[in-house]
Amino acid sequence: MNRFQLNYANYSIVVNSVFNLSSRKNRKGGVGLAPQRHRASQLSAIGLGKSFGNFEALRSLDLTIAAGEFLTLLGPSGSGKTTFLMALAGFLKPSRGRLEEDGVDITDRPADKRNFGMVFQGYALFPHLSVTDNVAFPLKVRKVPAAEIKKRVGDMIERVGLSAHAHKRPAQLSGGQQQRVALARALVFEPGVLLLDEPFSALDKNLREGLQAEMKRVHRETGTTFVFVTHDQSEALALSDRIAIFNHGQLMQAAEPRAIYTRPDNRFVAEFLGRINLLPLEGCSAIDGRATGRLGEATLSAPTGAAALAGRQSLLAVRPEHLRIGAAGADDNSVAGVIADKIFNGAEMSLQVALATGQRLLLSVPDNSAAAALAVGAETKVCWPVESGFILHDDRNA
Ligand SMILES: Nc1ncnc2c1ncn2[C@@H]1O[C@H](COP(=O)(O)OP(=O)(O)OP(=O)(O)O)[C@@H](O)[C@H]1O
Repeated sequence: MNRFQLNYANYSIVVNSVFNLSSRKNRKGGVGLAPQRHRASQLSAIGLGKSFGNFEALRSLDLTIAAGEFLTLLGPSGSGKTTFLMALAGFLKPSRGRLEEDGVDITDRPADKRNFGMVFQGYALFPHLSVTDNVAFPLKVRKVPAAEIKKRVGDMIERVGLSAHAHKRPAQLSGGQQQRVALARALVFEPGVLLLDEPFSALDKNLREGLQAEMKRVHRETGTTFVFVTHDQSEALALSDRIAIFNHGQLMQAAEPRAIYTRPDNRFVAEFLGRINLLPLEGCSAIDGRATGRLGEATLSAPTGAAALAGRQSLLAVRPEHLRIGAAGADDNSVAGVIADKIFNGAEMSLQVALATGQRLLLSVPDNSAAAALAVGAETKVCWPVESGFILHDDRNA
């Protein structure tokens, strides 16, 4: 975020852009009490790309963000999340492709003409203004009548749980409270879209969790389209309607949290989100939506899903929580191995089981289970329901 971090020299420019000062008046038709739900925009990126010299920070990206959706951008450092967000905001001009808001081309519309709110990490509040005056700022410069400002600011401050602190200045607030002020200030003018770039990354875990819940509630209440950048997988899984996973400037998959976790499209997504076992299958063939192949002595199956078997190495993917120690049931896969390692994680025990073929399987089992009591070196069988696995291709070098 450093490149975009704000300083006072360019602050007024950014403030103008962020608060959309020169744009339309209240889209709801002006004066009146603030509605609970805001008007939300749909955004579409069509073949959107951004290069810095020869470096492609964003490769032709196609993604539609539905009106009112909570979309999270997740990916490793340098994968293009902030670049995409800044292109949405209008702070970066795309090198290729276009952007549409509700079907209208906004690719060349400057940031200050887009009706988007923004919350950044360390996004400076006006230090000399109270919470109330900070939140009122975007409405004052839009010349919203004083009575309406009072009502809307009061509502928004209450919505973020800061009524008792309304008179304080930013320096008298905690980091979490300051971010709530930033959230209130970015939403008070009812933007069609709210863009958030790692707003909680400087905060400790407990504060983060409190703010996540708060943000989710504010999203539900306002109905605004949220586009949220984070590094934090659990934050992404907990908050999002959909998660878009980036790698090397490419959109790897965009799907609901459960779908992206249980049925990732590719190896990158499978390994990036949570922990996963990947077993190479030999002589793989598919019948009736089920692939079957060999791993050493064992014959293993999994639903093929969308994966076609032709060509590349097929991998059987299965999450650690689906594996168990013991005898196989009727529709289970089973492999033999030796307990190689045990790690106590609090609520659960992580076991590593070494297979004769050289792979290691990772399992998580309840700490009070018989499996958790097995000694390192013990021979055992690991099994899992065929339906809990899935097939991926080895696309690591693709
Ligand atoms: N102005 C610029 N000039 C040159 N390269 C840039 C510029 N802005 C971004 N990049 C490069 O583009 C790539 C994507 O950067 P971006 O900030 O979008 O990644 P990110 O996914 O947001 O990373 P992080 O999670 O670390 O913030 C990086 O390799 C970065 O170095």
